[in-house]
Amino acid sequence: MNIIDTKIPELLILEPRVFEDDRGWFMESFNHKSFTTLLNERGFEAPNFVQDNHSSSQKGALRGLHYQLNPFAQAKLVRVVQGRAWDVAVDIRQHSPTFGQWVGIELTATNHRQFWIPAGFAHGFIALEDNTQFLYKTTSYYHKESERTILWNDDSLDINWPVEGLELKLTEKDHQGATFTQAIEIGDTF
Ligand SMILES: Cc1cn([C@H]2C[C@H](O)[C@@H](COP(=O)(O)OP(=O)(O)O[C@H]3O[C@@H](C)C(=O)[C@@H](O)[C@H]3O)O2)c(=O)[nH]c1=O
Repeated sequence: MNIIDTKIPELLILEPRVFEDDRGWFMESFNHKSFTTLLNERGFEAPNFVQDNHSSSQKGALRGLHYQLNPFAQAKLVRVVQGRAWDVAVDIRQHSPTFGQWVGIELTATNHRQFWIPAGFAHGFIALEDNTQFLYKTTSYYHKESERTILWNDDSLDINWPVEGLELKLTEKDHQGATFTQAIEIGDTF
């Protein structure tokens, strides 16, 4: 597996080894031991995943920026198995040197990339193709009351979403997300 560091040390891009042959290809999409080792080697604690999620999105569907508050905060290991998505994680840990910064990467069915997003980050993505299948593991169960949304296009975050030419599709909840400043003021950060 190839690991790519990002400008935020806790956010990692994983590229599993893909074995190709006449039949197609094979890869280990998750291996507890190697995942634990790679996080421990970087001084991070290994997670315990409890839930697997799968969503299907039409082109232009934008989900986020979502997170759950403690004690239900979730770390996520995300990937795309069909189609293409642009995925973003925003550091909302108040005492972090990268507080308010974000990392965005393209996840596709063919680049097999996975994005490791620890707790303390808000997360969102936009589907760049119809029928984009998005899979992710989480370290905490879904807890509706703890769920929060920050506005995807918050001015102060200045996220460079690749939205040109796309007809955006958002839920009412996501249209009405809090600004980053509001989230900080009401204590909905980490
Ligand atoms: C996330 C989630 C939703 N649901 C239900 C609630 C709701 O009726 C329906 C759709 O929920 P949402 O609109 O919140 O789904 P969605 O917008 O896809 O939410 C997800 O967005 C991405 C960006 C994330 O990071 C995830 O953690 C999650 O928040 O599914 C569950 O039952 N369990 C879950 O874990």
